[in-house]
Amino acid sequence: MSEESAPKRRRVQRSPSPVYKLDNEDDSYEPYIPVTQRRQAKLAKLTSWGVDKTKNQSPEDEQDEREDEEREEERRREKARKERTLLMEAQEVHEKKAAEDSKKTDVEKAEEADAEILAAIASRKKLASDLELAKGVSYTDSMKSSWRPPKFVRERSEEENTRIRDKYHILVDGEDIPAPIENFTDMKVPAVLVKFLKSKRITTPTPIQLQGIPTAFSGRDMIGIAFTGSGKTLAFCLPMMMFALEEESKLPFVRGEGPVGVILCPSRELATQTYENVVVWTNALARDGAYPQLNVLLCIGGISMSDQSHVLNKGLHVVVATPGRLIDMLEKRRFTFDNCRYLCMDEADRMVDLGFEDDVRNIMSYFKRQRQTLLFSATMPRKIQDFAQQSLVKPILVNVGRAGAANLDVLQVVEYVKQEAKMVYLLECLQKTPPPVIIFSENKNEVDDIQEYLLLKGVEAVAIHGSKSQEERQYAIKSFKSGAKDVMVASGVASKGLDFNDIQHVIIFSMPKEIEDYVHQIGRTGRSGKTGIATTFVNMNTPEQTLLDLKYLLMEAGQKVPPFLQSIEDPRAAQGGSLKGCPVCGGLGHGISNCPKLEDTQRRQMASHRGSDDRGGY
Ligand SMILES: Nc1ncnc2c1ncn2[C@@H]1O[C@H](COP(=O)(O)OP(=O)(O)OP(=O)(O)O)[C@@H](O)[C@H]1O
Repeated sequence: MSEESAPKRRRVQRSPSPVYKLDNEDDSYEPYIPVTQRRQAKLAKLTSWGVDKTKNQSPEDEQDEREDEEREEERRREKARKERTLLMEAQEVHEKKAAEDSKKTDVEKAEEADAEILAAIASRKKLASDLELAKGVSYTDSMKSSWRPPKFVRERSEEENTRIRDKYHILVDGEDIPAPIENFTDMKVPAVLVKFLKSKRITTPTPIQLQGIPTAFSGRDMIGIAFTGSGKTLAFCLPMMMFALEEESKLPFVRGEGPVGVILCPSRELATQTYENVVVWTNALARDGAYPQLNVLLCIGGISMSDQSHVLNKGLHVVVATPGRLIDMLEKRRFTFDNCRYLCMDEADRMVDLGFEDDVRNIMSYFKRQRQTLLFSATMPRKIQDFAQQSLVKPILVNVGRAGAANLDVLQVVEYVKQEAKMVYLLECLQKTPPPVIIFSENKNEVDDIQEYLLLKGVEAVAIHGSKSQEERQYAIKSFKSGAKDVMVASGVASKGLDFNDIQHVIIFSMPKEIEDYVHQIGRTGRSGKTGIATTFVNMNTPEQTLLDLKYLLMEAGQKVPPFLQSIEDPRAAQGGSLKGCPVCGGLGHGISNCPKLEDTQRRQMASHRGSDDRGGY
């Protein structure tokens, strides 16, 4: 700082320091006055009397003075001794701390630094409505449910429950965890639905279903984490349908009433798919009049709501929505959440993640009373889990495998392909399996280029990305799902949650920066117990950190690690210690301090402030 710019310092008027008297102090105590001061005082006194001290000093005075000087000298020595001792003690403390610090591995030090960053970014408002936050409303008991497990399950010992969970690699956390149930009939799922599911080859519950469904049936808030294609959709839709049926049976809904439950999805495509599933299942329940017909509303941007006025004109049981359009409908009071008791967020890490967080809180503010909240995803980094835990009521965490781990039914192949060779090699790669095949690219222009190239080469390909119109996106999904088109080229949009029939091969043309996105993309194959292949192109444009995340993911899944990935060293590995996943994105190859997602998250947060109808529609 230059002298001119330096702020002028002001003299501070200090009040005199207080004088403290110790209890054991003698009243006759006279403060010590240094000899020089005393000598000067004496001299001043003498001079004021017109006496020259040096001339008229008596031998007694001289003796006094010598003694004073000796005492003064002794005091100085004592003071110096004390200072030396203090210095040595301080040095000892410092050396001790340095020794302790040196015992900590670099990994431990990095972990400490990570914890500090995590604490700084985790200080967010909990996930509740503004009214609840303002009034300090916080619920302590879970929602009530009339559902009871069968007697034999209620009487089962905790050891037996643990044995069942261990058998399916289910990890649970929370208070009073409901027992797992190994078949749909014992869960008291209506026989018509069990029969229908069987016709779709859904005969026994998957691990997330056998623990998740009884948990949700019991009214408990939960976080459900299980790998891609493991049947999470049924796990959170089934309880919602049962609660809606119960309400409808008690007192049929009339126009303006409902919904009982809402499912939030981060993309229109995923919401549409979930809606279609719920419609199929509710129709199966109502077949032959076994149960009342439930009314389901799809509430997403890009479609005309007047098309669904027939649903809105009746009582409404269930809403499947993206956040932007849902807020719009709630603001316009097309329906209310006055009686809504069930809120589920699919791909919840995206929903809760910055960017959608304010929308979610806004949606929460429309609830008039406590609701049961469920969060589901295949990837759920610790940051989101911690945040969610404090926002739910006595939540139960159901975890099948590590959050963010790849589906083991996917054979992962990673190939080094130079940028300029990718297109040509893509054609070769397409020969590996019969269709259908999905090709992912992170870049919209690249998606269009790939589709164009494939069309030129005579491959029946459709494309989907965020800049396509709603009709184009719907056409792409429909024609690919029906088998009319062999290949779908997609940006990240289509990766999360979309369930296409029997995808044989996923080709990742450009590796996403965030390993979570990779996990979701390869997860479009190898679903519901079938196997599939994922081929990923990497080259020198792929950031080393992403490659490291990929290397660890392959190792975790017991996949072949190609030599060029093997040769990438982890700077943290040399420091020893166990390597934990990044708490922000779940990547195994880096810590929070160099997480690519933190940066992206901030970008998304800014984008969300722009606000549009497409909020939540990606
Ligand atoms: N119990 C079951 N047995 C066999 N198949 C099932 C079962 N439950 C669901 N499925 C089927 O598995 C497929 C994948 O289910 P779903 O889409 O719910 O997976 P997911 O866990 O939500 O995956 P993602 O994380 O990718 O969204 C669907 O086609 C579904 O019909």
